Amino acid sequence: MEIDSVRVESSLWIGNKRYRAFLSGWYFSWTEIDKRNREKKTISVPVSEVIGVKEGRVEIQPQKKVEDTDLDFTLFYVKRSSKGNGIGAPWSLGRAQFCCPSRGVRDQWITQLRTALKTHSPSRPHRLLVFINPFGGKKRGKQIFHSLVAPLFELAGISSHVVVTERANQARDYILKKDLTGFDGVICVGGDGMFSELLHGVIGRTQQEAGISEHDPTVMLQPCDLHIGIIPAGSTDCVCFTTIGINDPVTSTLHIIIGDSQPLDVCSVHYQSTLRYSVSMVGYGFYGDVLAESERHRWMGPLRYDYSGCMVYLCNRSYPGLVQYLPGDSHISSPRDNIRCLSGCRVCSESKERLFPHFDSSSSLYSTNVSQYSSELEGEWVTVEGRFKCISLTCISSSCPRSPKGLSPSAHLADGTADLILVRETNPLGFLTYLHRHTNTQDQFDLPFVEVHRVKAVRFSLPPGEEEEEEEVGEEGDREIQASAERVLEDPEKLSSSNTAGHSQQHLAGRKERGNVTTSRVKRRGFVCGPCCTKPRSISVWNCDGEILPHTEISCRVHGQLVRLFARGVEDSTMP
Ligand SMILES: Nc1ncnc2c1ncn2[C@@H]1O[C@H](COP(=O)(O)OP(=O)(O)OP(=O)(O)O)[C@@H](O)[C@H]1O
Repeated sequence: MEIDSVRVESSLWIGNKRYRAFLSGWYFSWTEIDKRNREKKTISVPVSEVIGVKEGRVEIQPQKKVEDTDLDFTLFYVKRSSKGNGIGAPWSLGRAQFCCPSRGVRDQWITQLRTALKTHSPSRPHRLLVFINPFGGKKRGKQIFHSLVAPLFELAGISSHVVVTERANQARDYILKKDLTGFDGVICVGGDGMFSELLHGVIGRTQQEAGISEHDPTVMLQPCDLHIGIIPAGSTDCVCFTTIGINDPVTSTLHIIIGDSQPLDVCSVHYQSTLRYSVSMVGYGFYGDVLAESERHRWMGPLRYDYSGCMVYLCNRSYPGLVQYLPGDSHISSPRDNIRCLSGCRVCSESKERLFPHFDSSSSLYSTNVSQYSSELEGEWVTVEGRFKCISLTCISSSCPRSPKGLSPSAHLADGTADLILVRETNPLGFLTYLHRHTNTQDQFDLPFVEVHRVKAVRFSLPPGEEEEEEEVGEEGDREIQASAERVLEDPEKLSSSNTAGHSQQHLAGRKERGNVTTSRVKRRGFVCGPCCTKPRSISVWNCDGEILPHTEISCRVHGQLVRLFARGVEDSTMP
Protein backbone atom coordinates (compact mmCIF):
# COMPACT_ATOMS: atom_id res chain seq x y z
CA MET A 1 0.00 0.00 0.00
CA GLU A 2 1.30 3.45 -0.97
CA ILE A 3 0.37 6.28 1.33
CA ASP A 4 1.24 9.95 1.01
CA SER A 5 -0.72 13.09 1.76
CA VAL A 6 -2.72 13.05 -1.46
CA ARG A 7 -2.70 9.47 -2.69
CA VAL A 8 -3.64 6.09 -1.22
CA GLU A 9 -3.79 2.97 -3.36
CA SER A 10 -4.13 -0.76 -2.74
CA SER A 11 -5.93 -3.92 -3.79
CA LEU A 12 -9.20 -4.56 -1.94
CA TRP A 13 -11.90 -7.23 -2.27
CA ILE A 14 -15.63 -6.98 -2.42
CA GLY A 15 -16.94 -10.53 -2.08
CA ASN A 16 -14.65 -12.61 -4.29
CA LYS A 17 -13.90 -9.81 -6.76
CA ARG A 18 -10.65 -7.91 -6.68
CA TYR A 19 -10.59 -4.12 -6.98
CA ARG A 20 -7.91 -1.49 -7.28
CA ALA A 21 -8.94 1.18 -4.76
CA PHE A 22 -7.60 4.68 -5.08
CA LEU A 23 -7.96 7.76 -2.92
CA SER A 24 -6.63 10.92 -4.46
CA GLY A 25 -7.53 14.36 -3.18
CA TRP A 26 -11.23 14.86 -3.78
CA TYR A 27 -12.19 11.36 -5.01
CA PHE A 28 -12.26 7.77 -3.78
CA SER A 29 -12.64 5.23 -6.57
CA TRP A 30 -12.49 1.48 -6.99
CA THR A 31 -12.02 -0.42 -10.26
CA GLU A 32 -12.76 -4.10 -10.74
CA ILE A 33 -9.77 -6.14 -11.96
CA ASP A 34 -10.53 -9.41 -13.73
CA LYS A 35 -8.50 -12.62 -13.61
CA ARG A 36 -6.34 -11.47 -16.54
CA ASN A 37 -5.54 -8.24 -14.71
CA ARG A 38 -7.75 -6.15 -16.99
CA GLU A 39 -9.60 -3.16 -15.61
CA LYS A 40 -13.39 -3.29 -15.68
CA LYS A 41 -16.01 -0.93 -14.31
CA THR A 42 -14.94 1.95 -12.02
CA ILE A 43 -17.06 3.54 -9.30
CA SER A 44 -15.91 6.97 -8.25
CA VAL A 45 -17.27 8.85 -5.24
CA PRO A 46 -16.39 12.46 -4.35
CA VAL A 47 -15.04 12.53 -0.80
CA SER A 48 -17.55 15.29 -0.08
CA GLU A 49 -20.32 12.73 -0.73
CA VAL A 50 -19.00 10.05 1.64
CA ILE A 51 -21.48 9.63 4.48
CA GLY A 52 -19.30 7.56 6.77
CA VAL A 53 -16.58 4.91 7.06
CA LYS A 54 -17.12 2.12 9.61
CA GLU A 55 -14.95 -0.76 10.87
CA GLY A 56 -16.28 -4.23 10.04
CA ARG A 57 -19.31 -5.23 8.00
CA VAL A 58 -22.08 -2.80 8.74
CA GLU A 59 -25.66 -2.60 7.51
CA ILE A 60 -28.24 -0.05 8.54
CA GLN A 61 -31.10 -1.06 6.27
CA PRO A 62 -33.53 -2.74 6.76
CA GLN A 63 -32.11 -2.73 10.28
CA LYS A 64 -28.79 -2.04 11.91
CA LYS A 65 -26.34 -4.98 11.88
CA VAL A 66 -22.63 -4.77 12.78
CA GLU A 67 -20.15 -7.63 12.31
CA ASP A 68 -16.87 -6.48 13.77
CA THR A 69 -14.21 -8.18 11.68
CA ASP A 70 -10.49 -7.28 11.51
CA LEU A 71 -10.06 -7.09 7.76
CA ASP A 72 -13.22 -5.31 6.65
CA PHE A 73 -14.45 -1.76 6.45
CA THR A 74 -17.75 -0.40 5.12
CA LEU A 75 -18.07 2.78 3.12
CA PHE A 76 -21.40 4.65 2.98
CA TYR A 77 -21.84 7.23 0.27
CA VAL A 78 -24.38 9.18 -1.79
CA LYS A 79 -25.71 7.13 -4.67
CA ARG A 80 -27.80 8.69 -7.46
CA SER A 81 -30.65 6.76 -9.00
CA SER A 82 -31.73 7.39 -12.54
CA LYS A 83 -35.43 7.10 -11.79
CA GLY A 84 -37.56 9.24 -9.56
CA ASN A 85 -40.69 11.30 -9.53
CA GLY A 86 -38.93 14.64 -9.45
CA ILE A 87 -36.96 16.88 -11.78
CA GLY A 88 -33.74 15.91 -10.00
CA ALA A 89 -32.30 12.46 -9.36
CA PRO A 90 -33.23 10.86 -6.03
CA TRP A 91 -30.30 10.09 -3.77
CA SER A 92 -29.99 6.90 -1.75
CA LEU A 93 -27.44 5.47 0.64
CA GLY A 94 -24.77 3.55 -1.26
CA ARG A 95 -22.78 0.91 0.61
CA ALA A 96 -19.58 -0.93 -0.26
CA GLN A 97 -18.01 -3.57 2.02
CA PHE A 98 -14.28 -3.82 1.41
CA CYS A 99 -12.03 -6.64 2.61
CA CYS A 100 -8.33 -5.76 3.08
CA PRO A 101 -5.26 -8.02 2.94
CA SER A 102 -4.34 -7.19 6.56
CA ARG A 103 -5.65 -5.33 9.59
CA GLY A 104 -2.91 -2.71 9.18
CA VAL A 105 -4.06 -1.91 5.67
CA ARG A 106 -7.67 -1.75 6.83
CA ASP A 107 -6.82 0.73 9.61
CA GLN A 108 -4.80 2.88 7.22
CA TRP A 109 -7.70 3.08 4.78
CA ILE A 110 -10.11 4.07 7.52
CA THR A 111 -7.74 6.75 8.87
CA GLN A 112 -7.01 8.19 5.43
CA LEU A 113 -10.66 8.25 4.36
CA ARG A 114 -11.74 9.96 7.59
CA THR A 115 -8.93 12.51 7.29
CA ALA A 116 -9.92 13.22 3.68
CA LEU A 117 -13.51 13.69 4.82
CA LYS A 118 -12.50 16.30 7.39
CA THR A 119 -10.26 18.10 4.90
CA HIS A 120 -12.55 18.13 1.90
CA SER A 121 -15.92 18.40 3.59
CA PRO A 122 -15.33 20.80 6.48
CA SER A 123 -18.78 22.38 6.74
CA ARG A 124 -20.82 19.35 7.76
CA PRO A 125 -23.24 19.83 10.64
CA HIS A 126 -22.53 18.04 13.94
CA ARG A 127 -25.57 19.06 15.97
CA LEU A 128 -29.04 19.84 14.67
CA LEU A 129 -32.29 21.13 16.09
CA VAL A 130 -35.20 19.23 14.55
CA PHE A 131 -38.86 20.28 14.59
CA ILE A 132 -41.46 17.69 13.63
CA ASN A 133 -45.02 18.74 12.80
CA PRO A 134 -46.98 15.60 13.73
CA PHE A 135 -50.04 16.88 11.84
CA GLY A 136 -48.43 17.98 8.55
CA GLY A 137 -49.45 16.30 5.28
CA LYS A 138 -50.50 12.72 5.88
CA LYS A 139 -49.45 12.96 9.55
CA ARG A 140 -46.38 10.81 8.96
CA GLY A 141 -43.76 13.30 10.19
CA LYS A 142 -42.67 11.35 13.28
CA GLN A 143 -42.53 8.06 11.41
CA ILE A 144 -40.53 9.58 8.55
CA PHE A 145 -38.02 11.06 10.97
CA HIS A 146 -37.53 7.98 13.14
CA SER A 147 -37.44 5.38 10.37
CA LEU A 148 -35.63 7.22 7.56
CA VAL A 149 -33.78 10.25 8.91
CA ALA A 150 -32.54 9.40 12.43
CA PRO A 151 -30.60 6.23 11.37
CA LEU A 152 -28.74 8.24 8.72
CA PHE A 153 -27.90 11.03 11.19
CA GLU A 154 -26.57 8.42 13.62
CA LEU A 155 -24.46 6.81 10.90
CA ALA A 156 -22.95 10.19 10.04
CA GLY A 157 -22.27 11.02 13.70
CA ILE A 158 -24.80 13.87 13.83
CA SER A 159 -26.61 14.41 17.12
CA SER A 160 -30.04 15.95 17.09
CA HIS A 161 -32.38 17.56 19.56
CA VAL A 162 -35.94 16.77 18.49
CA VAL A 163 -39.01 18.89 19.26
CA VAL A 164 -42.38 17.49 18.24
CA THR A 165 -44.55 20.58 17.94
CA GLU A 166 -47.75 20.90 19.94
CA ARG A 167 -49.03 24.10 18.36
CA ALA A 168 -48.57 26.36 15.35
CA ASN A 169 -45.62 28.79 15.60
CA GLN A 170 -43.90 26.79 18.35
CA ALA A 171 -40.87 26.19 16.13
CA ARG A 172 -40.63 29.89 15.20
CA ASP A 173 -40.88 30.98 18.85
CA TYR A 174 -38.32 28.39 19.95
CA ILE A 175 -35.79 29.69 17.42
CA LEU A 176 -36.49 33.30 18.38
CA LYS A 177 -36.20 32.80 22.12
CA LYS A 178 -34.17 29.74 23.16
CA ASP A 179 -30.43 29.32 23.45
CA LEU A 180 -29.21 27.83 20.17
CA THR A 181 -25.53 27.60 21.07
CA GLY A 182 -23.94 24.52 19.53
CA PHE A 183 -26.53 23.96 16.81
CA ASP A 184 -25.27 24.00 13.23
CA GLY A 185 -28.70 24.10 11.69
CA VAL A 186 -32.45 23.82 12.16
CA ILE A 187 -34.50 21.17 10.40
CA CYS A 188 -38.22 20.94 9.82
CA VAL A 189 -40.08 17.73 9.18
CA GLY A 190 -43.27 19.02 7.59
CA GLY A 191 -44.52 21.11 4.70
CA ASP A 192 -44.10 24.67 3.45
CA GLY A 193 -45.91 26.00 6.52
CA MET A 194 -43.27 24.51 8.81
CA PHE A 195 -40.50 25.81 6.57
CA SER A 196 -42.05 29.26 6.85
CA GLU A 197 -41.93 29.05 10.65
CA LEU A 198 -38.22 28.24 10.56
CA LEU A 199 -37.63 31.00 8.02
CA HIS A 200 -39.28 33.60 10.26
CA GLY A 201 -37.44 32.31 13.33
CA VAL A 202 -34.01 32.26 11.74
CA ILE A 203 -34.31 35.67 10.03
CA GLY A 204 -35.88 37.29 13.09
CA ARG A 205 -33.23 35.96 15.44
CA THR A 206 -30.37 36.97 13.17
CA GLN A 207 -31.69 40.55 12.95
CA GLN A 208 -32.25 40.71 16.73
CA GLU A 209 -28.67 39.61 17.33
CA ALA A 210 -27.33 42.09 14.79
CA GLY A 211 -29.46 44.92 16.25
CA ILE A 212 -31.30 45.47 12.95
CA SER A 213 -34.93 46.60 12.78
CA GLU A 214 -36.47 44.11 10.36
CA HIS A 215 -39.71 46.11 10.17
CA ASP A 216 -37.98 48.92 8.33
CA PRO A 217 -38.44 48.07 4.63
CA THR A 218 -35.44 50.15 3.60
CA VAL A 219 -32.92 48.43 5.87
CA MET A 220 -30.38 45.90 4.63
CA LEU A 221 -31.00 42.68 6.54
CA GLN A 222 -28.17 40.60 7.96
CA PRO A 223 -27.74 37.28 6.09
CA CYS A 224 -28.36 34.27 8.33
CA ASP A 225 -25.61 31.78 9.17
CA LEU A 226 -27.81 29.12 10.72
CA HIS A 227 -28.73 26.71 7.92
CA ILE A 228 -32.27 25.43 7.38
CA GLY A 229 -32.98 21.87 6.28
CA ILE A 230 -36.31 20.55 5.02
CA ILE A 231 -37.43 16.94 5.35
CA PRO A 232 -40.56 16.92 3.17
CA ALA A 233 -43.59 15.60 5.06
CA GLY A 234 -46.33 18.11 4.23
CA SER A 235 -49.10 18.41 1.70
CA THR A 236 -47.17 21.07 -0.19
CA ASP A 237 -43.39 20.83 -0.18
CA CYS A 238 -42.67 23.34 -2.89
CA VAL A 239 -39.52 24.89 -1.35
CA CYS A 240 -37.97 21.45 -0.93
CA PHE A 241 -38.86 20.40 -4.49
CA THR A 242 -37.51 23.63 -6.00
CA THR A 243 -34.22 23.58 -4.10
CA ILE A 244 -33.49 19.85 -4.32
CA GLY A 245 -35.50 18.66 -7.32
CA ILE A 246 -37.50 15.97 -5.55
CA ASN A 247 -39.61 15.49 -2.44
CA ASP A 248 -37.84 12.57 -0.86
CA PRO A 249 -36.88 12.44 2.84
CA VAL A 250 -33.74 10.35 2.22
CA THR A 251 -32.43 12.69 -0.49
CA SER A 252 -33.00 15.69 1.80
CA THR A 253 -31.30 13.95 4.73
CA LEU A 254 -28.21 13.18 2.66
CA HIS A 255 -27.96 16.83 1.55
CA ILE A 256 -28.08 17.85 5.22
CA ILE A 257 -25.44 15.32 6.27
CA ILE A 258 -22.89 16.39 3.66
CA GLY A 259 -23.45 20.04 4.62
CA ASP A 260 -24.67 21.32 1.25
CA SER A 261 -25.27 25.03 1.33
CA GLN A 262 -27.66 26.82 -1.02
CA PRO A 263 -28.27 30.56 -0.60
CA LEU A 264 -31.85 31.64 -1.09
CA ASP A 265 -33.54 34.98 -1.80
CA VAL A 266 -36.34 35.98 0.53
CA CYS A 267 -39.07 38.54 -0.02
CA SER A 268 -40.16 40.70 2.92
CA VAL A 269 -43.83 41.66 2.75
CA HIS A 270 -44.73 44.79 4.70
CA TYR A 271 -48.27 45.87 5.47
CA GLN A 272 -49.09 48.57 7.99
CA SER A 273 -46.58 47.88 10.75
CA THR A 274 -46.51 44.13 10.23
CA LEU A 275 -44.05 41.97 8.34
CA ARG A 276 -43.94 38.49 6.81
CA TYR A 277 -41.31 36.70 4.78
CA SER A 278 -41.99 34.71 1.65
CA VAL A 279 -39.94 32.48 -0.58
CA SER A 280 -42.37 30.65 -2.82
CA MET A 281 -45.37 32.87 -3.51
CA VAL A 282 -47.10 36.09 -2.64
CA GLY A 283 -50.33 35.84 -4.64
CA TYR A 284 -53.47 37.96 -5.04
CA GLY A 285 -56.72 37.14 -6.82
CA PHE A 286 -57.02 33.50 -7.82
CA TYR A 287 -54.30 32.22 -5.47
CA GLY A 288 -55.59 34.28 -2.54
CA ASP A 289 -59.14 33.12 -3.13
CA VAL A 290 -58.08 29.45 -3.38
CA LEU A 291 -56.31 29.70 -0.04
CA ALA A 292 -59.24 31.47 1.62
CA GLU A 293 -61.64 28.88 0.22
CA SER A 294 -59.41 25.95 1.20
CA GLU A 295 -59.22 27.16 4.80
CA ARG A 296 -62.98 26.58 4.99
CA HIS A 297 -62.50 22.95 3.96
CA ARG A 298 -59.52 21.90 6.11
CA TRP A 299 -61.36 18.70 7.03
CA MET A 300 -60.79 17.46 3.45
CA GLY A 301 -57.03 17.24 4.02
CA PRO A 302 -54.71 17.84 1.01
CA LEU A 303 -57.71 17.34 -1.33
CA ARG A 304 -59.05 20.71 -0.23
CA TYR A 305 -56.65 22.53 -2.57
CA ASP A 306 -58.04 20.75 -5.66
CA TYR A 307 -61.60 21.29 -4.55
CA SER A 308 -61.06 24.97 -3.76
CA GLY A 309 -59.12 25.50 -6.98
CA CYS A 310 -62.12 24.25 -8.98
CA MET A 311 -64.61 26.28 -7.00
CA VAL A 312 -62.66 29.51 -7.29
CA TYR A 313 -61.97 28.93 -10.98
CA LEU A 314 -65.68 28.52 -11.60
CA CYS A 315 -66.34 31.83 -9.82
CA ASN A 316 -64.39 33.55 -12.60
CA ARG A 317 -63.41 36.62 -10.62
CA SER A 318 -60.98 39.37 -11.46
CA TYR A 319 -59.87 42.30 -9.33
CA PRO A 320 -58.78 45.86 -9.88
CA GLY A 321 -55.27 46.76 -8.77
CA LEU A 322 -52.44 49.25 -9.01
CA VAL A 323 -49.10 47.49 -9.16
CA GLN A 324 -45.76 49.29 -8.97
CA TYR A 325 -42.48 47.49 -9.39
CA LEU A 326 -38.78 48.19 -9.40
CA PRO A 327 -37.27 46.21 -12.31
CA GLY A 328 -34.14 44.08 -11.94
CA ASP A 329 -31.22 44.50 -14.33
CA SER A 330 -32.41 43.00 -17.62
CA HIS A 331 -28.79 42.60 -18.81
CA ILE A 332 -28.17 39.98 -16.12
CA SER A 333 -31.21 37.74 -16.67
CA SER A 334 -34.84 37.77 -17.66
CA PRO A 335 -37.83 35.59 -16.71
CA ARG A 336 -38.20 34.58 -20.38
CA ASP A 337 -34.57 33.75 -21.20
CA ASN A 338 -35.23 30.02 -20.80
CA ILE A 339 -32.22 29.62 -18.51
CA ARG A 340 -33.04 27.26 -15.68
CA CYS A 341 -31.42 27.80 -12.31
CA LEU A 342 -29.54 24.54 -11.74
CA SER A 343 -26.97 23.47 -9.18
CA GLY A 344 -23.91 25.75 -9.48
CA CYS A 345 -25.97 28.38 -11.39
CA ARG A 346 -23.73 31.06 -12.92
CA VAL A 347 -26.30 33.88 -12.54
CA CYS A 348 -26.66 33.16 -8.81
CA SER A 349 -22.93 32.81 -8.12
CA GLU A 350 -22.14 36.02 -9.96
CA SER A 351 -24.83 37.82 -7.96
CA LYS A 352 -23.01 37.47 -4.64
CA GLU A 353 -20.54 40.29 -5.27
CA ARG A 354 -23.28 42.59 -6.52
CA LEU A 355 -25.50 41.83 -3.54
CA PHE A 356 -22.77 42.06 -0.91
CA PRO A 357 -20.15 44.50 -2.15
CA HIS A 358 -18.98 45.10 1.43
CA PHE A 359 -19.16 41.52 2.63
CA ASP A 360 -16.30 40.45 4.87
CA SER A 361 -15.87 36.74 4.16
CA SER A 362 -13.52 36.24 7.11
CA SER A 363 -16.22 37.13 9.64
CA SER A 364 -19.26 36.33 7.48
CA LEU A 365 -20.70 39.67 8.59
CA TYR A 366 -21.10 43.02 6.92
CA SER A 367 -18.46 45.52 7.69
CA THR A 368 -19.80 47.75 10.48
CA ASN A 369 -18.70 50.87 8.58
CA VAL A 370 -21.18 50.24 5.81
CA SER A 371 -24.55 51.94 5.62
CA GLN A 372 -27.41 49.84 6.97
CA TYR A 373 -29.57 51.07 4.14
CA SER A 374 -29.74 49.26 0.90
CA SER A 375 -28.90 50.80 -2.46
CA GLU A 376 -30.91 47.98 -4.06
CA LEU A 377 -34.04 50.12 -3.85
CA GLU A 378 -32.66 52.83 -6.13
CA GLY A 379 -34.09 52.99 -9.64
CA GLU A 380 -37.21 53.88 -11.53
CA TRP A 381 -40.50 52.35 -10.52
CA VAL A 382 -42.95 51.17 -13.18
CA THR A 383 -46.72 51.43 -12.66
CA VAL A 384 -49.34 49.05 -14.08
CA GLU A 385 -53.03 49.48 -13.48
CA GLY A 386 -55.83 47.14 -14.50
CA ARG A 387 -58.07 44.26 -13.61
CA PHE A 388 -56.26 41.04 -12.82
CA LYS A 389 -57.24 37.40 -12.53
CA CYS A 390 -54.16 36.98 -10.41
CA ILE A 391 -50.93 38.66 -9.42
CA SER A 392 -48.07 36.59 -8.12
CA LEU A 393 -44.58 37.26 -6.94
CA THR A 394 -42.12 34.43 -6.47
CA CYS A 395 -38.45 34.43 -5.48
CA ILE A 396 -37.91 30.93 -6.88
CA SER A 397 -39.40 28.89 -9.72
CA SER A 398 -41.81 27.31 -7.17
CA SER A 399 -41.95 24.01 -8.93
CA CYS A 400 -43.67 21.00 -7.44
CA PRO A 401 -44.56 17.50 -8.64
CA ARG A 402 -47.75 18.76 -10.30
CA SER A 403 -46.03 21.70 -11.94
CA PRO A 404 -42.44 20.60 -12.58
CA LYS A 405 -41.56 23.88 -14.35
CA GLY A 406 -43.24 25.92 -11.65
CA LEU A 407 -44.80 29.33 -11.45
CA SER A 408 -41.82 30.99 -13.15
CA PRO A 409 -39.58 28.36 -14.76
CA SER A 410 -36.52 30.61 -15.21
CA ALA A 411 -36.55 32.23 -11.77
CA HIS A 412 -33.29 31.99 -9.82
CA LEU A 413 -32.82 30.83 -6.26
CA ALA A 414 -30.26 33.40 -5.25
CA ASP A 415 -29.89 36.33 -7.68
CA GLY A 416 -31.59 38.97 -5.52
CA THR A 417 -34.72 39.22 -7.67
CA ALA A 418 -38.24 37.82 -7.81
CA ASP A 419 -40.56 37.31 -10.76
CA LEU A 420 -43.78 39.31 -10.86
CA ILE A 421 -46.53 37.66 -12.92
CA LEU A 422 -49.56 39.73 -13.88
CA VAL A 423 -52.48 37.84 -15.36
CA ARG A 424 -54.99 40.34 -16.64
CA GLU A 425 -58.69 39.83 -16.82
CA THR A 426 -59.54 37.29 -19.48
CA ASN A 427 -62.28 34.81 -20.24
CA PRO A 428 -62.43 31.54 -18.27
CA LEU A 429 -61.03 29.56 -21.16
CA GLY A 430 -57.98 31.79 -21.45
CA PHE A 431 -57.35 31.54 -17.73
CA LEU A 432 -57.73 27.77 -17.79
CA THR A 433 -55.17 27.65 -20.60
CA TYR A 434 -52.80 29.70 -18.44
CA LEU A 435 -53.28 27.38 -15.46
CA HIS A 436 -53.04 24.25 -17.60
CA ARG A 437 -49.70 25.33 -19.09
CA HIS A 438 -48.11 25.08 -15.63
CA THR A 439 -48.50 21.35 -15.93
CA ASN A 440 -47.12 20.84 -19.45
CA THR A 441 -44.16 22.04 -21.49
CA GLN A 442 -45.91 25.01 -23.09
CA ASP A 443 -44.89 28.55 -22.16
CA GLN A 444 -47.43 29.95 -19.71
CA PHE A 445 -46.15 33.48 -20.35
CA ASP A 446 -46.81 33.28 -24.09
CA LEU A 447 -50.40 34.46 -23.74
CA PRO A 448 -51.61 37.98 -24.59
CA PHE A 449 -53.08 38.62 -21.15
CA VAL A 450 -49.97 37.54 -19.18
CA GLU A 451 -46.96 39.72 -18.31
CA VAL A 452 -43.89 38.70 -16.35
CA HIS A 453 -41.21 41.01 -14.95
CA ARG A 454 -38.02 40.35 -13.01
CA VAL A 455 -38.14 42.74 -10.05
CA LYS A 456 -36.42 43.83 -6.86
CA ALA A 457 -39.46 45.33 -5.13
CA VAL A 458 -43.23 45.58 -5.62
CA ARG A 459 -46.04 47.71 -4.17
CA PHE A 460 -49.73 46.94 -4.51
CA SER A 461 -52.70 49.16 -3.81
CA LEU A 462 -56.29 49.50 -4.94
CA PRO A 463 -56.82 52.09 -7.65
CA PRO A 464 -58.56 55.19 -6.27
CA GLY A 465 -62.33 54.73 -6.17
CA GLU A 466 -62.24 51.05 -7.18
CA GLU A 467 -62.90 49.60 -3.74
CA GLU A 468 -66.64 49.18 -4.08
CA GLU A 469 -66.70 48.38 -7.77
CA GLU A 470 -68.77 45.48 -9.06
CA GLU A 471 -69.04 44.59 -12.70
CA GLU A 472 -72.08 43.78 -14.83
CA VAL A 473 -71.66 41.14 -17.49
CA GLY A 474 -75.25 40.95 -18.58
CA GLU A 475 -77.19 38.03 -19.90
CA GLU A 476 -75.36 37.80 -23.18
CA GLY A 477 -72.01 37.72 -21.44
CA ASP A 478 -73.26 35.05 -19.06
CA ARG A 479 -74.48 32.91 -21.93
CA GLU A 480 -71.15 33.24 -23.71
CA ILE A 481 -69.25 32.27 -20.56
CA GLN A 482 -71.56 29.36 -19.89
CA ALA A 483 -70.95 28.09 -23.40
CA SER A 484 -67.18 28.38 -23.07
CA ALA A 485 -67.38 26.57 -19.74
CA GLU A 486 -68.88 23.61 -21.47
CA ARG A 487 -66.20 23.68 -24.18
CA VAL A 488 -63.37 24.29 -21.72
CA LEU A 489 -63.66 20.86 -20.24
CA GLU A 490 -63.17 19.32 -23.67
CA ASP A 491 -59.78 20.75 -24.70
CA PRO A 492 -58.52 24.06 -23.29
CA GLU A 493 -55.47 24.35 -25.60
CA LYS A 494 -57.39 23.78 -28.83
CA LEU A 495 -60.00 26.29 -27.87
CA SER A 496 -57.52 28.85 -26.65
CA SER A 497 -55.87 29.17 -30.05
CA SER A 498 -59.18 30.05 -31.64
CA ASN A 499 -59.81 32.53 -28.85
CA THR A 500 -56.47 34.30 -28.75
CA ALA A 501 -57.73 37.19 -30.84
CA GLY A 502 -60.69 37.34 -28.54
CA HIS A 503 -58.39 37.72 -25.54
CA SER A 504 -56.57 40.61 -27.12
CA GLN A 505 -59.77 42.32 -28.09
CA GLN A 506 -61.18 41.79 -24.68
CA HIS A 507 -57.97 43.09 -23.17
CA LEU A 508 -58.11 46.22 -25.33
CA ALA A 509 -61.77 46.66 -24.65
CA GLY A 510 -61.02 46.31 -20.97
CA ARG A 511 -58.44 49.04 -21.29
CA LYS A 512 -60.86 51.37 -23.03
CA GLU A 513 -63.46 50.79 -20.38
CA ARG A 514 -61.00 51.32 -17.59
CA GLY A 515 -61.27 55.10 -18.04
CA ASN A 516 -64.87 55.13 -16.85
CA VAL A 517 -64.93 51.94 -14.84
CA THR A 518 -65.11 53.79 -11.55
CA THR A 519 -68.51 55.13 -12.42
CA SER A 520 -70.07 51.84 -13.50
CA ARG A 521 -71.62 49.57 -10.92
CA VAL A 522 -71.60 46.18 -12.44
CA LYS A 523 -72.00 42.65 -11.27
CA ARG A 524 -69.80 39.76 -12.44
CA ARG A 525 -71.07 36.31 -11.73
CA GLY A 526 -69.29 32.98 -11.86
CA PHE A 527 -70.25 31.02 -14.91
CA VAL A 528 -71.33 28.14 -12.74
CA CYS A 529 -72.78 29.54 -9.57
CA GLY A 530 -71.49 27.75 -6.52
CA PRO A 531 -71.67 28.53 -2.84
CA CYS A 532 -68.57 30.70 -3.02
CA CYS A 533 -69.73 33.05 -5.79
CA THR A 534 -73.01 34.29 -4.48
CA LYS A 535 -71.44 37.53 -3.24
CA PRO A 536 -69.61 39.61 -5.83
CA ARG A 537 -66.32 40.88 -4.50
CA SER A 538 -63.96 43.56 -5.68
CA ILE A 539 -61.16 42.85 -3.22
CA SER A 540 -59.29 39.59 -2.93
CA VAL A 541 -56.82 38.55 -0.23
CA TRP A 542 -53.07 38.03 -0.37
CA ASN A 543 -51.73 34.52 -0.03
CA CYS A 544 -48.24 34.76 1.43
CA ASP A 545 -46.68 31.27 1.31
CA GLY A 546 -49.96 29.75 2.46
CA GLU A 547 -50.90 32.43 5.02
CA ILE A 548 -53.72 34.88 4.40
CA LEU A 549 -52.60 38.46 4.93
CA PRO A 550 -55.09 40.71 6.69
CA HIS A 551 -54.37 43.72 4.44
CA THR A 552 -54.71 44.44 0.74
CA GLU A 553 -52.13 47.19 0.38
CA ILE A 554 -48.68 45.69 0.70
CA SER A 555 -45.11 46.48 -0.19
CA CYS A 556 -42.59 43.74 -0.94
CA ARG A 557 -38.85 43.74 -1.24
CA VAL A 558 -36.40 41.01 -2.24
CA HIS A 559 -33.44 40.35 0.06
CA GLY A 560 -30.81 38.53 -1.96
CA GLN A 561 -29.27 35.39 -0.45
CA LEU A 562 -30.72 36.12 2.99
CA VAL A 563 -30.86 32.51 4.20
CA ARG A 564 -29.04 29.27 3.48
CA LEU A 565 -30.55 25.84 3.02
CA PHE A 566 -28.95 22.42 3.26
CA ALA A 567 -29.44 21.95 -0.49
CA ARG A 568 -27.59 22.57 -3.76
CA GLY A 569 -30.30 23.39 -6.29
CA VAL A 570 -31.55 20.94 -8.91
CA GLU A 571 -28.75 18.83 -10.36
CA ASP A 572 -28.59 18.74 -14.15
CA SER A 573 -29.78 15.22 -14.99
CA THR A 574 -27.95 15.35 -18.34
CA MET A 575 -24.61 15.48 -16.49
CA PRO A 576 -22.88 12.14 -15.83
N1 LIG B 1 -48.60 20.73 16.49
C1 LIG B 1 -49.20 21.56 15.64
N2 LIG B 1 -50.55 21.76 15.70
C2 LIG B 1 -51.16 22.57 14.84
N3 LIG B 1 -50.54 23.24 13.85
C3 LIG B 1 -49.21 23.07 13.74
C4 LIG B 1 -48.49 22.22 14.62
N4 LIG B 1 -47.20 22.24 14.26
C5 LIG B 1 -47.11 23.07 13.20
N5 LIG B 1 -48.31 23.57 12.89
C6 LIG B 1 -48.67 24.50 11.80
O1 LIG B 1 -49.28 23.73 10.77
C7 LIG B 1 -49.13 24.42 9.53
C8 LIG B 1 -49.05 23.44 8.38
O2 LIG B 1 -47.96 22.62 8.58
P1 LIG B 1 -47.11 21.93 7.42
O3 LIG B 1 -46.68 22.93 6.44
O4 LIG B 1 -46.05 21.14 8.10
O5 LIG B 1 -48.12 20.88 6.79
P2 LIG B 1 -48.98 20.88 5.48
O6 LIG B 1 -49.81 19.66 5.51
O7 LIG B 1 -48.12 21.05 4.27
O8 LIG B 1 -49.88 22.10 5.69
P3 LIG B 1 -50.56 23.07 4.69
O9 LIG B 1 -51.07 22.24 3.55
O10 LIG B 1 -51.63 23.71 5.52
O11 LIG B 1 -49.47 24.03 4.26
C9 LIG B 1 -47.89 25.26 9.68
O12 LIG B 1 -48.18 26.56 9.29
C10 LIG B 1 -47.52 25.19 11.15
O13 LIG B 1 -47.42 26.49 11.70
